[in-house]
Amino acid sequence: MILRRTLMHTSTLFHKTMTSQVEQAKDAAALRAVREHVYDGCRLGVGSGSTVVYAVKHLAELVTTAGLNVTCVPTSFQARQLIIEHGLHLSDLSQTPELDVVIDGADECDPQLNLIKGGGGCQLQEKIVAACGKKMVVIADYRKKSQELGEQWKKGIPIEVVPMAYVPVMNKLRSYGLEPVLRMAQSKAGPVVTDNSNFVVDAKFTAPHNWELLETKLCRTPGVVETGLFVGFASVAYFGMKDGSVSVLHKPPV
Ligand SMILES: O=C(CO)[C@H](O)[C@H](O)COP(=O)(O)O
Repeated sequence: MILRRTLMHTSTLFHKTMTSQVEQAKDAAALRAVREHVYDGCRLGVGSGSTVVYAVKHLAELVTTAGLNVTCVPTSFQARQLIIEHGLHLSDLSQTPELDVVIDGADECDPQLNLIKGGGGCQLQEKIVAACGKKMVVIADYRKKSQELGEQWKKGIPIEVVPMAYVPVMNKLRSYGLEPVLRMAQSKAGPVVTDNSNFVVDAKFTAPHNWELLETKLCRTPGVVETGLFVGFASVAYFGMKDGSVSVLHKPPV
């Protein structure tokens, strides 16, 4: 009994330490990116996910302390709420169609800065906003940094699909050698429904691909609205590391 309790205590402690290490890493990456890329007059795309929460917190502090004028365009309902909650200047792409910087998280990032995004199901708006930015800055913790996509993120490529087309799209994905899984909701019966009322299919892959070709093929599949493969979008990535440092990766010259 005592041994069991001790083991449980040790495992809880280990879990807590790991969690705080990951959260500190997200915070460090977000802080560095905000400090280095946000400036007075900046039109900023605000990404989605848990790392972006830290970025918005640091952004709000910077805006207040340095008196900066920053216009924020959200990539999701979550991002919009964060901008409002922090009293930041909210805009949208119809009023602010050109952005200077977009700061967003990623589920995985390779050395060429190819990304898998959409773990939070926001890939469509995230890609639209990223495409409006002069520069996309990625913020992530050390678990997201990899040599090859698929090495760290095992859930596959999030693909946003028109609901009535999900079965034929999944069949097509199988014919491309992918293993599609319809993403199911956690606190609702049935599938996840995105901010744009679509479904998300996570397409698992076993071997590395030519990401650009795969992305083109996926986007040409009728019923596919957008994918979480971001090829050629990111300019720089900040990874918070286990030791508290931040590792910075720039897009290699082509
Ligand atoms: O693409 C995303 C949401 O669609 C997120 O940016 C991605 O999932 C990373 O999230 P987190 O910062 O919570 O790890």
